[in-house]
Parts: sequence; C-alpha cells; structure tokens
Amino acid sequence: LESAYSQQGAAFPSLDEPYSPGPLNNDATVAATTRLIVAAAHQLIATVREPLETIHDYAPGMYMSASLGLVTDINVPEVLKDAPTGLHVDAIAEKVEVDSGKLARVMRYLATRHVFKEVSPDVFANNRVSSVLVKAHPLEELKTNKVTKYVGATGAAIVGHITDEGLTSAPFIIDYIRDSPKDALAPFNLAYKTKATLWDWYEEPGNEWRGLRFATAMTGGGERFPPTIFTEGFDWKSLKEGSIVVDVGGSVGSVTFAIASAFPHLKYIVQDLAKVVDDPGQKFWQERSPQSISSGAVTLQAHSFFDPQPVKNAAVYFMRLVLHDWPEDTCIAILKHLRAAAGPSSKLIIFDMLMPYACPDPAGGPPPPPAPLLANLGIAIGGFITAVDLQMLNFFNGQERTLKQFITLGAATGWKFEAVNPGPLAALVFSTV
Ligand SMILES: C[S@@+](CC[C@H](N)C(=O)[O-])C[C@H]1O[C@@H](n2cnc3c(N)ncnc32)[C@H](O)[C@@H]1O
Repeated sequence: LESAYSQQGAAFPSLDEPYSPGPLNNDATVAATTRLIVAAAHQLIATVREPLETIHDYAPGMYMSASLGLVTDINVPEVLKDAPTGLHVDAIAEKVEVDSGKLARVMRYLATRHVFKEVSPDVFANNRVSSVLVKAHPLEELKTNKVTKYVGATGAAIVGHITDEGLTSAPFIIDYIRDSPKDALAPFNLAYKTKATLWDWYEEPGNEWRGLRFATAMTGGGERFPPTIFTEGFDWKSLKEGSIVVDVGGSVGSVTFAIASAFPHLKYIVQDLAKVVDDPGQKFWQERSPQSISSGAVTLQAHSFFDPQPVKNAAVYFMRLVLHDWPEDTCIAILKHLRAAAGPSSKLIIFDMLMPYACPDPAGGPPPPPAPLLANLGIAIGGFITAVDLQMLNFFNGQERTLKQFITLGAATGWKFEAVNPGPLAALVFSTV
C-alpha cells in the first residue's frame, strides 16, 4: 500500500487525520490489498486471542451501536470539525448539551476502537473514521431542525438509521427466530408493535424525517459502490437511441444518475413511492442535473411495484438493492409485474449483493484467497454482506441471496438468467423466456 501511494507522490492516509478521498480511492488493486490485510488482521486476532476474550468483545456489540448512535445524534463530530487539535470533553459537552462525565466515557469507548482520538486525557479530536460522520449543516441548525439534519450527510444518515430503528429492533431477532410469531412480518414489527412495513411506518406522522434520513442513507450506501458496477454491468451502448430504462424502487435515482451520465442516448424513468420521488428525489436532481429533468431525459414517477407496471416494453427494468428488502413471495409478486409489462426483448437487471459462503463453494466461484483466510475474506467482504443480511431480516424478513437463489426467483417469474457480472454488487441480467 505504501509503495502504491508513494508512486502517486502521496503518503498513505493517517488514521489521525480527517478523511479525504485520496488519489487511490477507487483503485482496484489497492482495494483488494486492503481487504486482504483486513481479513488477515482480523483472523490473526481471532487466532491468537483467548476465546472468552473474543466473546467478551463480540457480545457487547450493542454498546458500539449505542455510542455511535449517541455521538451522531448529538453532533459531536460536527463540534470537533473545527478543532483539529481536539477539545476538552467539558467543552464538547457544553456545546452538545449533555453531561460531560458520561460523554467522556462514551468518547473513550469509541477512541479505544479507533473512532475519534483521545489526544490527551479527556481531550478528543476527530480522526479518519469519526470525520465521515460530520454533517452538512451548521451546529445550530442541526440542533433545531430534525428534518434537514441528515440531508447531505450520508455517513451520519446510515449510522442514524442503523442505530435508531435498527438498534431498537435488533434484540427482537432472538424472539423472531426462536418463536416464529405468525403475525409479525419482521423483528422491527415486534419492536415497534406495528403491522406496517418500514416503508409505511416512515410515512406515519412523526416518522417522516426518518424516511428522509433513510433516503440520504441510501444515497450513501450507493456511493459505496463504484459507478462502473452500473455502467459496465450491462452493455448500455447496445441499446437504441431513446430506449427506455426503468429504475424500479430507485429511491432518488442515484444509480440512474451514474448510468445517465455515461449513456445520455437513453431515456430514464425513476420509480419509487410518492414521498420519495416528490421530495428528496426532486431535490437530488435539481442539485445535480436539473437539465436532465427539464429535457425529459429523466422522469421521476410515483409508482408502487406492487401495482401493475405502467411502463410497458421498456428496454431495461433494473433494481438496485430492492429484492433484498423482501421475502420470497413478495419478490415473486414484484418480478411478475415487471414480467407482465416486459416486451420480447426487455431485459431485467438486478444489482444486488451475492451472499458468499464463509467456506469454499463446491459449485465454483472466484478463486479462494490464500489459506488459511476465510473464503469470503471474513469481515473484509463477508462482514458487510452478512451484516446487511441480518439488517434485512431485522426490518423486513428480507435477505441477501446466493446466485442460485436469484436464478430460482427468475425462473419462478418468467425471467431467464443470462449472465452475471460479479463484484461488490453483482449485476444479474435476465431476459424474457
Ligand atoms: C433499499 S432502497 C433502494 C433504493 C435504490 N434502488 C438505491 O439503490 O438507491 C429500497 C427502495 O424501495 C422503495 N420502495 C419500498 N416499497 C416500495 C413500493 N411498494 N414501490 C416502490 N418502491 C418502494 C423504498 O422507498 C426505497 O427507496
């Protein structure tokens, strides 16, 4: 890593400095090397550590969620943004209006795990990790305006979503799996005593700001994946001028933005629930590319994918990270609506993660990493996917699926599997049978 950086005339970024995207941010070799180091370091820790110590580290994982949730909610990274040498916890506590002694304990818990730096006793500064939680508005606005608080701050929005409705629901995973309660869609429904899906719950009075936060989190979730996954996952150039591409459950349309920027000869329709396309959706495009909307190149359309698909015979229907939100029977309903609207040459593209086993897959797959590393590189690759998988269970009884499970879903709904472009987010291409 050091030599790759020095070839660029840059030093490897320091953990003590706030994050800024370096010259090798999207470099595939650097990313692969980083993953190997992370997987090896984590496996080494598990190997050498006393097992009880490992368990004592894992079991209280909820304190990490609670601590991250607190500092994000009360805007600590924002307060530290303009104090590169750090601030005494008394000064931080005064600005964020909480008890200083308790805040110091949370800050030390996090600094011990490399989120913030304890520069000297009780003096804390942002580091590379905590700095990604800085929000996009002045502190006074953050304190008073819950609705706009997370807008434009994807890292904070992801943490907010996970450590608020996610953390509240997670303990109910135990009851949900052990007792299989018949009338609960997911652990979330047990926790909040509601029959509403998370999406409907976001529309209830008092929760709208959480829905908005989720939309911001999704934009950030999307930025995690290089745009080449979408632009190279399918041969968009082969489509005729003016062909229609539908982004189903597209949220604000961040994938469409990546594809439309590279392939302006196509017409795009981003569909999502009215709340999403009308507000954050319009804002997203007004900020990035208002001419795409005014020229008609991109249309935002309120549509539920449980209703018949209004755009018939599109060249492509695609979905990113939609099917993982839903259990099998619901995915089948969504895919059948698309199949009913499809024409003979329509394609379906599913951008979703493929669940990798922690052991070699007897059915094949990419070459395994060097022994004795786990086949899914442990926390370096499998860590994120298995966490999102449990998150999908937590909120929706959804799941991350293996390639075989996607092919089966397609076959059950009239979509024939054609090809897969693997990667951090796979692009699975289907055609009509
Ligand atoms: C996990 S997000 C993915 C968003 C987007 N595809 C992306 O990758 O940025 C799932 C999306 O499904 C949308 N959604 C939920 N229920 C829906 C429905 N019945 N019809 C259309 N969209 C829906 C949500 O509003 C949310 O934007």
